[in-house]
Amino acid sequence: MSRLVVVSNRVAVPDDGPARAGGLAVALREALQENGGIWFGWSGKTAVRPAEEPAVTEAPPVTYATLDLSRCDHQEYYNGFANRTLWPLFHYRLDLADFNRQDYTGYLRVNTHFAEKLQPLLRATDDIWVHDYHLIPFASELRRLGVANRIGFFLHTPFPAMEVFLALPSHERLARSLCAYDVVGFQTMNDLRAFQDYIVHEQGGEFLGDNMLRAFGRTLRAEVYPIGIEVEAMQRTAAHAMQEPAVRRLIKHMGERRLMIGVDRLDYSKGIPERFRSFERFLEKFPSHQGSVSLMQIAPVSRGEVPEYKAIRSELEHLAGHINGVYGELDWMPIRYLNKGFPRETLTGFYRACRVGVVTPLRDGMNLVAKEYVASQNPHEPGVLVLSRFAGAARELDAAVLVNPFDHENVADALNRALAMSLEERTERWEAMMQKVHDSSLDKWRERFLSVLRAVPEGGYGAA
Ligand SMILES: O=P(O)(O)OC[C@H]1O[C@H](O[C@H]2O[C@H](CO)[C@@H](O)[C@H](O)[C@H]2O)[C@H](O)[C@@H](O)[C@@H]1O
Ligand SMILES: O=c1ccn([C@@H]2O[C@H](COP(=O)(O)OP(=O)(O)O)[C@@H](O)[C@H]2O)c(=O)[nH]1
Repeated sequence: MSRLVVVSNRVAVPDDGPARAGGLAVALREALQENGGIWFGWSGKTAVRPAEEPAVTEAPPVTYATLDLSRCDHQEYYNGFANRTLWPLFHYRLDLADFNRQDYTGYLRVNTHFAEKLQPLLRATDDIWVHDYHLIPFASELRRLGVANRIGFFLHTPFPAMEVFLALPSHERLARSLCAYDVVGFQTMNDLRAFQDYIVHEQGGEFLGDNMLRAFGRTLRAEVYPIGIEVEAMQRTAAHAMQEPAVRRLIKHMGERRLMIGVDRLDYSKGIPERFRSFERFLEKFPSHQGSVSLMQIAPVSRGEVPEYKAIRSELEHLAGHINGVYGELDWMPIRYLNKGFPRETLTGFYRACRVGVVTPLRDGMNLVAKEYVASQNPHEPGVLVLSRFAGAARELDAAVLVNPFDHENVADALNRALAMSLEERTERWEAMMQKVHDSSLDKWRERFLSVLRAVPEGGYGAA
């Protein structure tokens, strides 16, 4: 079978240690190990004068090849166009999107540079799998260099409704770039429909049926591949994680009290301020829970150089301080807000120890935390997942208590309902969700995508 080449902004180089070896990294590494291959992308580092050639780590049969970014490239490509233009736009935050032409130029420059550095490493028979919004123009850059290989793309974020995408000054160029791939994968039907809508109604493309599209002189397959987690591994870890020192400390501290848990990168798309306000409303509306229920929010800092991320950090510090000041007692704090990350092994224990998982993003591509919370539960005493209808995960986990995160009253009621839920109902919902989590495990996601990519005829689906 042909070799696989994975291209992503972040690369999980083995030497970087276990902290990075998350589910996605493990799944991609396994795919690379099957037939050998290359994992190519940013090193995660900036340098004053970055080396011209990629740094290569050999871990046979996998080669890791990474490039440093200059400060300017990092600013314009990663902090700028990827995370101040595309990220807010794709998460329906037009109010936060910054349409800076210089950042856009930097984004294209890095994509061109990366493509030029990968091209000499490629063989004619390699299958190439590119990931996420940082690298949308990557295939068109490779095509420009004469690369005719099969190239697939998976978008981990939502794809926005046509009217929102149209606000992007470079929408046409990016859409054209997406059509340079042979297979484009989305998390949900919603995302796929939005893309098809744009291609057909704005670009005069043609829907050929069977998920095939023709646009910009090319034919491609665009489909839904919901990403998942390593279910069995997570279940095993969760059962043992209750003995982890951090988890034991938490359980000891809780005593008879009950905990709700939120775990998110510190990102405005995750709806954490709205969650805190909903929790405040819950305490106000159901005062019997005061003194006996707390919300533990784990929120490691993310993209900390981007101004909007700095702003949300101070907003949350203020809110948590306010709620704890108003409702807190000498021996009870309503919100435990931790600005640090934990290894996934510890998180599984936290998930299992917490009666309610609160996953309320305003918009999210998938949200793996929702699936991890479900998989970590004790089958004999499962907790309840309160899930935003705007997370991709809600499409599959419709047995969760679904909420509108903008509606504090709705979320407050849902939290109360989750605490009062009978064991019978909790078990019924949990079993239904576990079935879905199994159906879209990380292995299945990867195998589905790669089998479709590998079935693309040599030379692609043909020109229009
Ligand atoms: O690389 P960072 O800037 O530190 O950000 C971390 C990742 O965040 C985003 O994750 C998305 O992918 C998840 C898995 O498919 C999905 O569940 C979630 O809804 C998405 O937000 C981003 O898309 C990744 O590229 C980042 O590496
Ligand atoms: O302290 C933390 C917080 C989060 N995560 C992991 O980070 C991932 C977050 O993925 P998700 O899809 O929920 O959101 P993203 O951050 O990718 O937007 C999940 O696998 C979490 O277990 C972690 O390992 N430690």
